[in-house]
Amino acid sequence: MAVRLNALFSPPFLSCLFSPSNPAAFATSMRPTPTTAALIRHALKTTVSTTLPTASSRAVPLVSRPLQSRTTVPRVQTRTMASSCSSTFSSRSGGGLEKLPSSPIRVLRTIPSLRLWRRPHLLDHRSVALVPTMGALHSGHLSLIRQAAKENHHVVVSIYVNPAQFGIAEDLDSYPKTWDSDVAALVKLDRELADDGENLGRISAVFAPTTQEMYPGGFPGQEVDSKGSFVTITPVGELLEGKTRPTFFRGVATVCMKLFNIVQPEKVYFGQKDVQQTVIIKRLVQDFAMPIEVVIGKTERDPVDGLALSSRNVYLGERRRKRATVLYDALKAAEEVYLIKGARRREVILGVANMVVQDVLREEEVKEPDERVRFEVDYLSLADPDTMEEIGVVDPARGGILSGAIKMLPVERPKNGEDLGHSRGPAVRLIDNIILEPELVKKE
Ligand SMILES: Nc1ncnc2c1ncn2[C@@H]1O[C@H](COP(=O)(O)OP(=O)(O)OP(=O)(O)O)[C@@H](O)[C@H]1O
Ligand SMILES: CC(C)(CO)[C@@H](O)C(=O)[O-]
Ligand code: BAL
Repeated sequence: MAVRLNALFSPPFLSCLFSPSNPAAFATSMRPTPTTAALIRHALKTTVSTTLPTASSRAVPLVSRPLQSRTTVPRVQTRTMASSCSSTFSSRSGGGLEKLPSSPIRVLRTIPSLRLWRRPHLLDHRSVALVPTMGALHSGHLSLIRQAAKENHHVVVSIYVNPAQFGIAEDLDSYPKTWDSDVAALVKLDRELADDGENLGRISAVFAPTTQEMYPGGFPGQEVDSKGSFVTITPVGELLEGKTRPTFFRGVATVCMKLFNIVQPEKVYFGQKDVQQTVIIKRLVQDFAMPIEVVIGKTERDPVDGLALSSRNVYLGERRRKRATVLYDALKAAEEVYLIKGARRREVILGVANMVVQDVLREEEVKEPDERVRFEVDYLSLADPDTMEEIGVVDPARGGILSGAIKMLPVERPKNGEDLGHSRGPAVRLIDNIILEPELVKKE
């Protein structure tokens, strides 16, 4: 595995930012002892230089994209920690006590305000969890927050649509932004959490930064060859989702590294729905020695037909929504041959999934354009749970990950007044997965 980190923070500064696994030791280290004072003075003087990353080794996306559109001028920034920290404790800190309406939940929009909020919890040994989201909250997000509140004193929910993880031809501009209903959902959930004695904590803060705040050196751009400070986790980030979305995991790993550095959570919560993302985040935390536990929450599904909840489902509209379960149906059929028929070979397991998909494609093909649903299969995969590399046979001791992605194409000929979905129903990429659990190793 090759991991490329173009300088984010200098080591001395990192060591003062990350809480170690022993919070008491870290709390002590955060008191203004001569050692920490010296460290901070050193950090403020340290120059962070942003280097030119080499172009991605995989520059040929499967789907051709208009590379010339929205081209940003590559920038190389050199900043000193002193300059970024000097604004840290200025009026930009957003010291006001903005709260979500009728609730104790703080709204923090800047890094300094988050740090000011965070510090006493560190000193008081209160655990802080982070649930990163891009907003447009649904029950999948809420279940992660519930889980986080059970296990931690404070939950921070970040809401930030990170442009760096969207390809230039992807849906950044139309991505659903639903601040008011997100706020209502969080306030309602927080009241539930308060009434339920089972929880250690509640939602304490929403972190909702701007792009200027998250990319203080200037947003590096969304192109494959954008220059800037990026975290890349390869080869896993180049497989599957990374093949079709070559800048996706670079954007995710980079923004998560930033969020983790800003919030300094003890635990972070991610959904199983984005299984490759969970593998990337675990690698990020392990490879950069971050003292963070990664918790994976199960995929929440529509209770009726099992479609995985996803913010992008709002693009589907009624006609495509009915067919959107094809991927889950295919994966479930494949899981069944693994569990019930004991199949272990790739051709058998994925063969079944492929048959389900082909049947649906045939059914749709014969319909009229004002009735039918068109979709393309991006991939169906059977992969190793740690590396996401394709496997030929499932090792029962390790299990595997069945996953897939389909692209629901726009409705060909809409009926009069047909509900086409958010933004008039552009192409929507849906992903899903099922874990093939390892068999329990029999004891003698
Ligand atoms: N159905 C779900 N069940 C559990 N967790 C989920 C579900 N959907 C998303 N999550 C998790 O919520 C977190 C935030 O995801 P995000 O805000 O991108 O929502 P999303 O529904 O995955 O959006 P998108 O449609 O853009 O993929 C991620 O960790 C993601 O895996
Ligand atoms: C983790 C994440 C919030 C980073 O922007 C995003 O990829 C998501 O919502 O899954
Ligand atoms: N849930 C993953 C975020 C994305 O697709 O951009």
